[in-house]
Amino acid sequence: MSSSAAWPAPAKLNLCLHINGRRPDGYHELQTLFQFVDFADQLHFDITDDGVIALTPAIPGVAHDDNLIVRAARRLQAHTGTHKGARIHLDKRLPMGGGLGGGSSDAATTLVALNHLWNTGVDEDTLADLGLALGADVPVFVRGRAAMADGVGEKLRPVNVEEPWYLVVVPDVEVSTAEVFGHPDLTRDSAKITALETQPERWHNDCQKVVCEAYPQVAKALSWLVEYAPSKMTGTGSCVFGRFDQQQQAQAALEQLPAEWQGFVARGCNLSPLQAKLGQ
Ligand SMILES: C[C@](O)(CO)[C@H](O)COP(=O)(O)OP(=O)(O)OC[C@H]1O[C@@H](n2ccc(N)nc2=O)[C@H](O)[C@@H]1O
Ligand SMILES: Nc1ncnc2c1ncn2[C@@H]1O[C@H](COP(=O)(O)OP(=O)(O)OP(=O)(O)O)[C@@H](O)[C@H]1O
Repeated sequence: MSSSAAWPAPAKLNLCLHINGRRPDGYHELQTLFQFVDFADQLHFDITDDGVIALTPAIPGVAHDDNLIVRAARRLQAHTGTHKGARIHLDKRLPMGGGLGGGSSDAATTLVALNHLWNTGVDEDTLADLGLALGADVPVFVRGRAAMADGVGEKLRPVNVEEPWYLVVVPDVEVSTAEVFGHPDLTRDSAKITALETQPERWHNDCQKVVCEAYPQVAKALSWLVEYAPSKMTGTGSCVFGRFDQQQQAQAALEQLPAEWQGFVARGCNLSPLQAKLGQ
């Protein structure tokens, strides 16, 4: 594997997000099912001997040293003591703040790729732990297997679910995760369900109602999409996704997408494109 090859940082969808309660520290007990899609940011790494981490191009509004890619690379350097560095190029394709986990995925791909390219030999459990400090969703991207998450999202169990096609619609609005979880009208009483991954008819997103009420653009995108396919919001929004059996059905719906929204068609994957590349 050459160092300048592209490393994918795929999006995730939360196929369901059930809120089961609120802990005294304010965090929420939840059950959520993560699946990856084959639509991804692309990262390129050139390895150096100077220890410097340099990322281009900059993401507007995110300082270089705050970028999760740079933070992930430095975390791996600190953990391993390596003197190697990297010039990293990011081809950003995933919308930000849409519940697709792009920043978390970029961080995970950086950990996995640099561990490989630097030959630092850190095992997957440790990489997932290093990632957790960068964001709650980084471990699932490091492991790269569709998973049911429990607890406050930290307990992960790999699952296999159907791999349909999705049309993801990106409303022109960013939703604050903290605002959604703090909303007084958020329902927090979904029952814990064992083997939820085998019961797709019970999958729902408890955050969807409050987000649709607070952000009419999300409600509008969802009302448009449900005319084509069973649809839900991912995470705390703002993106919504419809489920299709055939790629061409999803593509045909995309062609009707009103100009005010962005959208893309992608395949659900139980093995992330990142893990698929590592296994090649
Ligand atoms: C729920 C998910 O959207 C599912 O993908 C993610 O796990 C959230 O991940 P994230 O955006 O990285 O969120 P974090 O930065 O960990 O948390 C943002 C805020 O969401 C709230 N939060 C998050 C997770 C959780 N189990 N309970 C919460 O109440 C907290 O107010 C927290 O301050
Ligand atoms: N490499 C990066 N890519 C995207 N965002 C980054 C990156 N590094 C830092 N950030 C910051 O992280 C924030 C969240 O970005 P991200 O794309 O992960 O949101 P999201 O898709 O809503 O994630 P989630 O599903 O966890 O809510 C951005 O608004 C940005 O300020």
